Amino acid sequence: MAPAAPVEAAEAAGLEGAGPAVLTAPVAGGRQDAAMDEDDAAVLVRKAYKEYRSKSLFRKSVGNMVIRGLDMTVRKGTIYGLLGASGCGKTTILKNIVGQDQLTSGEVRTLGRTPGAPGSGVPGSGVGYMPQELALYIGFTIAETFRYFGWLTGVPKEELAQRTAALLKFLDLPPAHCMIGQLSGGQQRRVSFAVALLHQPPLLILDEPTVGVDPILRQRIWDHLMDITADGRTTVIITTHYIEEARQAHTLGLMRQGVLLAEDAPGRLLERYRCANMEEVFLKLSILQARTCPEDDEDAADAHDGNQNRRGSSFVPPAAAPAAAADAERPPSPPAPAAVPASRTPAAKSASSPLASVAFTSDRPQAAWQPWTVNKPSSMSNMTCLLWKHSLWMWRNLPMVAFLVLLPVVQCMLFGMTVGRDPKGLKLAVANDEGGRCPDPVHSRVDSFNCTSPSLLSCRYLAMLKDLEFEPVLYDSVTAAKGAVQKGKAWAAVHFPANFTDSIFARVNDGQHATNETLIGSEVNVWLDNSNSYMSTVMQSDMTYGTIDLLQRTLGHCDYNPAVAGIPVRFETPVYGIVNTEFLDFAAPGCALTLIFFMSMASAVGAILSEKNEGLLDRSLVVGVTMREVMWSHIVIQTLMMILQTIIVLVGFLEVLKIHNDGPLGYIVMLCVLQGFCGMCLGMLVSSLTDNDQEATFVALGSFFPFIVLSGMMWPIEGMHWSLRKMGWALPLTMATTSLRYMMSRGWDPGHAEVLYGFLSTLVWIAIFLASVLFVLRTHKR
Ligand SMILES: Nc1ncnc2c1ncn2[C@@H]1O[C@H](COP(=O)(O)OP(=O)(O)OP(=O)(O)O)[C@@H](O)[C@H]1O
Repeated sequence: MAPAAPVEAAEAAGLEGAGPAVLTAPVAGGRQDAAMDEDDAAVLVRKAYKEYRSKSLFRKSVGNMVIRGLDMTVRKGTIYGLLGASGCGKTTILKNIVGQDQLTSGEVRTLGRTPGAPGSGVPGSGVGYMPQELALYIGFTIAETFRYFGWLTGVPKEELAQRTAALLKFLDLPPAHCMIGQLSGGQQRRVSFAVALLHQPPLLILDEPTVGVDPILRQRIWDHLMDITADGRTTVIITTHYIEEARQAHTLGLMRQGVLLAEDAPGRLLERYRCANMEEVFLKLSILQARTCPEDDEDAADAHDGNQNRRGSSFVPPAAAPAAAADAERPPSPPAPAAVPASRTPAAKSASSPLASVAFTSDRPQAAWQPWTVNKPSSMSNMTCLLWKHSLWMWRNLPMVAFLVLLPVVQCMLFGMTVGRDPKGLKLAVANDEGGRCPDPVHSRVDSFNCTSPSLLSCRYLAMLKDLEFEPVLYDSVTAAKGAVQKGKAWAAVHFPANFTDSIFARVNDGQHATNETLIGSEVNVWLDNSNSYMSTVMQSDMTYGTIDLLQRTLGHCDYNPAVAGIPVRFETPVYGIVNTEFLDFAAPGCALTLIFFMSMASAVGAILSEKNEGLLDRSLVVGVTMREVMWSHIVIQTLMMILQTIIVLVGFLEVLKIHNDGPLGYIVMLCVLQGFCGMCLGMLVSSLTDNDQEATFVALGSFFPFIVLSGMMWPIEGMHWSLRKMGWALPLTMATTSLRYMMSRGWDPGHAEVLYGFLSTLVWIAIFLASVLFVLRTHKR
């Protein structure tokens, strides 16, 4: 069946009062005011479509068409009320008008130019935007908030105090030294409104400014809006859920499901649709839209067919109807000024435009539009302002900043006290068949050894184990000692044969003639609990080298050649490093760089995301700050912070933990700072690709462990599976870790290729991250 003609549809819907005006009103795709000169429009939207598509790393990209072919015309020097139920796309279209977002297709012209075009003043001082959310930093005072936005919009310093005082009085706000966070919700929204007014922009965009505002103050706000539009200085676009207060606007745009149902003066809308109030007008238009495009929605038809009481449920009824009352009391409007050309009057349009019945008009007078000049502060001024804001933010969050600065101290201490030290106090179950319990170990030392009547070597061995910080516990038999290991009471069972001391001397004296019995009798038997490889390695190493040392000292004491007890390998003075090098020396360079890299990354992500989440970032962008300025200002502050953290980490490692270092300190500091910068750039990239802390945490967690294990910090990269080795070298931390290790342990400088590569790879990664950030900022607009 062919779709019903609009007139039939209207009649079928019971729209007796709709008349021919409704019949010609487009219900989708809005209308074009063809006759209107573009110069008369402060804002023009044509054939606008907007589809939201998630660009988050972690969300499936599902399209949501929010604006569907919307046309909108806002005449200069007027108040334009944009009305519509929650979710119909009002905020979305406003964001496109202020240049905060970009349409999927269609055109927006704000103050005669495309938002964002050079010299357009939008985003910038051409527009005052009050978003729906607070978008102010709650840790600032009202005065600091005004100073911040006044600075960015070029309000002269000498005028700022005067304007601040006037706005506080006008909006009934508490004193300027009050913190935003300590104000009530309504007061906070009024501060937000004041911020939009502060620089007296030619275009004011207010997203529900009167929510939670006292009726009297609400009327004062409307009066003020009428004042500033009356002299033609300012154009206002306002959204509100209080449908009746919107009658005070010159023009109303009734929006539903991403399109404008009608756009006209409130009085004319009421007259045309023969309705008593705007809610009825809206309902009629909604029903018509639902009938004409039933696939779009059935809500309106349901509302009409069913319960009439549900009418306009998305709007708040006019509580005390202050607006209507005020309207009635207001003196009659003065005649329209001559500045509105006759050709653009409603009557003229009726004759010329096929859309005449809904053509742009106003039943309020408009004054001549005042030209304005773009007042754009320099980039340097913006940067200074942002740096001032970041510093103030840090000052207000001093405990958190102190935590970030002191965190490296704690981490260094933790690292030094937990990693790389040999385990102490390991219990050994000892069965000594040589002589039962030994005397006090002090008397069993080698220097008190009597070679003519040797005391028991096994007792000296036990004393040696105590010196190595083992805890020998004597058991009556080998079986009992092994049983202790099986029960987890000891890490090893140690057995000394009955004639251990004699057998040792016989083994040395008999040399090649020593019997098997002598050889076996001179051996200490050890049964290890090998369930912990590191413990086993420590025990094997300590007992082997401890035995050699004990025997060499014993034999030397008794005029034997101590070398007889040695093994035929001599480790000379090391070419690089120290004799008793520890795991700590190996792990420290990688650990220091990892700390610096990830702390810088975390600080950058935290700073940018907190600004993003508070909405302050978007608001700063609307008043003309560029994302590059924001990024660079963060880079400056974060770099200072990172240098401080780097110094703390290096002092902790080199001076407190006394990690061995033979390297050139200047290059070491330079590499650490570059790594911190690299981490910061990665943090910027992560915060520009993610929307919230949760996503950023996933990225940080996801990258942390692979970076650590693949960078060779924990284990030599040469020991990795071959397939991962190449990938490991390609990561930002790997070459830098090797480079720092060579500098510290070998004393090399960047004249050695292995050290130079660490610097070069870090610089390459910085360039990659920065380029990616700039690319994302350019292309990743929502
Ligand atoms: N960044 C975004 N990504 C995806 N969808 C979005 C985004 N912003 C808004 N939307 C969706 O677009 C639709 C219109 O949202 P919008 O905020 O423009 O509505 P609105 O008319 O201003 O509503 P309200 O009066 O409640 O503020 C909603 O369905 C919303 O979920």
